[in-house]
Amino acid sequence: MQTQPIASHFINGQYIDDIAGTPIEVFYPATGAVIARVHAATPAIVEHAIASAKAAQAAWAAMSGTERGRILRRAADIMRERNHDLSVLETYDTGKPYQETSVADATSGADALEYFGGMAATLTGEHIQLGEDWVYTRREALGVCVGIGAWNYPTQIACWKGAPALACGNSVIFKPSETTPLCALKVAEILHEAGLPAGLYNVIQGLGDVGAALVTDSRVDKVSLTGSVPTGRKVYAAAAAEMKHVTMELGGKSPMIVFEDADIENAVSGAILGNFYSSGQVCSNGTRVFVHSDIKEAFLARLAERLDNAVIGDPMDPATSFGPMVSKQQRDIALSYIAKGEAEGARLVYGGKAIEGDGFYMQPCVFADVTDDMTIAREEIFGPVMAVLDFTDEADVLARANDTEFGLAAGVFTRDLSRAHRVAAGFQAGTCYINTYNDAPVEAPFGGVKASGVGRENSKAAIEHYSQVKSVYVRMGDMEAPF
Ligand SMILES: NC(=O)c1ccc[n+]([C@@H]2O[C@H](COP(=O)([O-])OP(=O)(O)OC[C@H]3O[C@@H](n4cnc5c(N)ncnc54)[C@H](O)[C@@H]3O)[C@@H](O)[C@H]2O)c1
Repeated sequence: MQTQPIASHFINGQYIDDIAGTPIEVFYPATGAVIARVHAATPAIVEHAIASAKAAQAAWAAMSGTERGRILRRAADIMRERNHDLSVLETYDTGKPYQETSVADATSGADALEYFGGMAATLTGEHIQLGEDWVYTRREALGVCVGIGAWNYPTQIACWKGAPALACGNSVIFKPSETTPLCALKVAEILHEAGLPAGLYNVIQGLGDVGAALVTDSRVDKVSLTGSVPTGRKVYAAAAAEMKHVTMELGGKSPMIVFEDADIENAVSGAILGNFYSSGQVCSNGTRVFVHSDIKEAFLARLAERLDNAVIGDPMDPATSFGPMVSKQQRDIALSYIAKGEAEGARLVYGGKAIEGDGFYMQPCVFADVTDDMTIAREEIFGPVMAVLDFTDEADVLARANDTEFGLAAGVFTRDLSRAHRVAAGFQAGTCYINTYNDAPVEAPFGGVKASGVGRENSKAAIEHYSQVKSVYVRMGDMEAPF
């Protein structure tokens, strides 16, 4: 597999580089080896991307939705045909096991391209009759949209932002995370192969300063960030200074409540999926697992048995179900939280050690007897560290579940249907689950409340965040004036 891209950036339909940019090394997390080198965008590259996106947008918006949608759907087909190669590249970029990337990354990106491609032709305004006068509305593009990505789902994030933006007639500049710069370039390549005119989907590399240069440019109309809450605060503030539209997909510390009547096997599956998929590097993970005291020991025992079945190893081996962390730095952060958990008195019941050797591997980790005030119950770790907390009372556990600055996701496991819906209604979270966890189909809105975000990705809701409505008042008779 060729992991070194043709060039660092993709602008105006072409690969391009500027070797004056700061070098960025790309590490394969499973070995620590350098597998590619790119350059951060220089001011000239940033200017080229913005000017290209600005120049191309009006003609794209003037095309019919059917024409725009056809290109997106063709891109979805190409992505599916190349799923194997794209998944291998995603595994090199992130370290996530091929077992995951082959079903959750390019496939999810293709779903977004197909869904919003299909929707493009349906985007219309409305007619409002007012006596003999009337108003019609036009759903219009915003203009140039900037997408800024996190490193955990590089292909998916590039598509979840690009597909609705393009469907609505916008142009896009996407800046991937500096940790995983490879996959978004492939998304750009495929879109252009599918017939996307030059300049409409551009990818430029760089760190926060490149993202900031995009956000503050007056020609940019919208910013969609997937990243941490501290970055979100900075980007939101910079965008607000010029009244730009924003979507903020930020971090979380989501609760999962397991009642005493829950199917323990399903609840354990939910806890595993919601804590250890992608080695715990998932924003919506349910890392505070509240388990009813009556079933706590049974839950912990079954969890440990199931964790023993995790296959930790070479991410390219289809049998591997738990890969390395994305970087040494991210592993060090997770390990430092584990040390804090032990120091603050939580009971380490499973794993939690770095795995010696090449790559950035660590064991999945479970803490029991965690209390609400402990650091591991309050801060986002973004690693494979599950905190199990006890409870006995529904109202009390709901209040504790909501006692956080975050509000991305929340889950409840119970056989009592009334309780399930009552608890889901009570959660302060944008994306909730009943007897399941972390599903993210393109048809459903995804996003957070409170500090976890603004706006929604996926579904019809995303259209509201990539378009604006213009009202046109039409008077049929004479106009009156007071003088
Ligand atoms: N809600 C979601 O959909 C979602 C999905 C995935 C990850 N996340 C969150 O992302 C975080 C992990 O990703 P990360 O470590 O890459 O996040 P991060 O906040 O460090 O970086 C995110 C992106 O923002 C860029 N950036 C940094 N400073 C910037 C600035 N001042 N202006 C513009 N851009 C800037 C980075 O270069 C990167 O591309 C976690 O908090 C996780 O929960 C959220």
